[in-house]
Amino acid sequence: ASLESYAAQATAAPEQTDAFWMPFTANRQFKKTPRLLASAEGMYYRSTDGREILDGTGGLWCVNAGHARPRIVQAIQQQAATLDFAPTFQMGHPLPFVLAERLAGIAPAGLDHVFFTNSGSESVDTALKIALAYHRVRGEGQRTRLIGREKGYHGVGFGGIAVGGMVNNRKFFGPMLPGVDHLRHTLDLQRNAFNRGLPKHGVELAEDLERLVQLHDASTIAAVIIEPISGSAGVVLPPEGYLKRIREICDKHGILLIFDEVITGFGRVGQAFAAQRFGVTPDLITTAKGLTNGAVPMGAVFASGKIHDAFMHGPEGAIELFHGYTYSGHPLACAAALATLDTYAEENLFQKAIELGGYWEDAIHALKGLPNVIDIRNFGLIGAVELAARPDAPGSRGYEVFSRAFHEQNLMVRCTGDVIALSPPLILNREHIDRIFDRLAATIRATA
Ligand SMILES: Cc1ncc(COP(=O)(O)O)c(CNc2cccc(C(=O)O)c2)c1O
Repeated sequence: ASLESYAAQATAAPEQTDAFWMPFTANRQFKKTPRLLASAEGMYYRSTDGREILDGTGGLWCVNAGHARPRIVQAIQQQAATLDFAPTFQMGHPLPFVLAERLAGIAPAGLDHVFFTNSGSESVDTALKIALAYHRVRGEGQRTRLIGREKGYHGVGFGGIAVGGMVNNRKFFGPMLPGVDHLRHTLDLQRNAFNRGLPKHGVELAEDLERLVQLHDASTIAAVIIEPISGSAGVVLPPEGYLKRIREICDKHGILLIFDEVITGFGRVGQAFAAQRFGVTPDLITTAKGLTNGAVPMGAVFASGKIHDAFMHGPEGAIELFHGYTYSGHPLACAAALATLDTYAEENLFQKAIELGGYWEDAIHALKGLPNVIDIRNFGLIGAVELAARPDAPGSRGYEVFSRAFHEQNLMVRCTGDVIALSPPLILNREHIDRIFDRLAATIRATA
């Protein structure tokens, strides 16, 4: 029989099974008002009920080049038919070597080595393990403490939730990793509400790191992990000077700095990485999402020569790092990533957040004064509109705007609590920006 697409084989209302346990979803509520996407192209999804949905979130912060780009599609198709899978444990195939070189070429200076994973969570766990092992191979194995931040999101691995700071991602899962501390977050609606771009207030919060050093002694601290801009907690921006100060304190005490750029990487803030936009170079960068335009799962950890070379000693026959995944450097993911990087380069998409950042800023801040809007935050092509929580049901207003936007305004946004977050594909133009915010404003007005 002709290979009818599996999607075409789906029964009506496929979501009505309990077989698929949906991630980070209110499964029962979803089944009552399902939201199913059938196809996608460019800036738009098409829902299974035939509506054209404007994608205000790049899927989940990952489709930076827009949907179904031919070069990426063809790369995946050809690769699947040529070399579907090959191991990279004591075996290899050319693509991860080619891709790692390409990635080193766009990374901040010195971050020349790439370890491949399959997701942001795996990239975070990989970076944390590399940091711990780095100190051990250098004879400072007593540096075992990891430091994260309140409101930090570093995926859902045990390492990521231990350094993370989102209570619901932690409280269900027991004691997690020992020896983890947290800096205060930098969200400040009192002093920075409706601020355009980076907040003016809060640089002093970086001194929390110095306090933790005084408490634990630098000799026990391995690394600090920070999202230059955190998306998942509702878009928390770094106050001016904050990242630079964190870097200074890390340097002073020999603590490794990890930037978690799963969201900010690959053009989201107007450069390949936020590290370059903010002029602060970490020792490790974790990435995923935009690396393959979301088309095939892949993550990558960028490591400095100092870190990589610290492992490359001892007998040549010894495995230097006992870590890795079956799919590290997977052929399809590599092909998708190479085609994605070509697309970013050919269309100069990393510049877009610079070119359109001002227009985007004016457009999102025009929502000030709408009912229940208590803050608006933006940087690059990231945006957040914070809504006042309903006293009896925090998060319900945000969910209602998210749901109504999809069902009534044909607009896809993200909601995290009562924050509406936006991170559109970088191929958008001014007309798309107008459409996003016209539809969002109408939704907010229609939501009590
Ligand atoms: C900074 C950061 N680190 C790690 C992860 C985990 O990546 P994986 O999911 O690929 O394991 C993320 C992912 N961030 C993420 C994922 C899904 C939804 C949202 C949202 O804010 O709505 C954010 C992230 O934003």
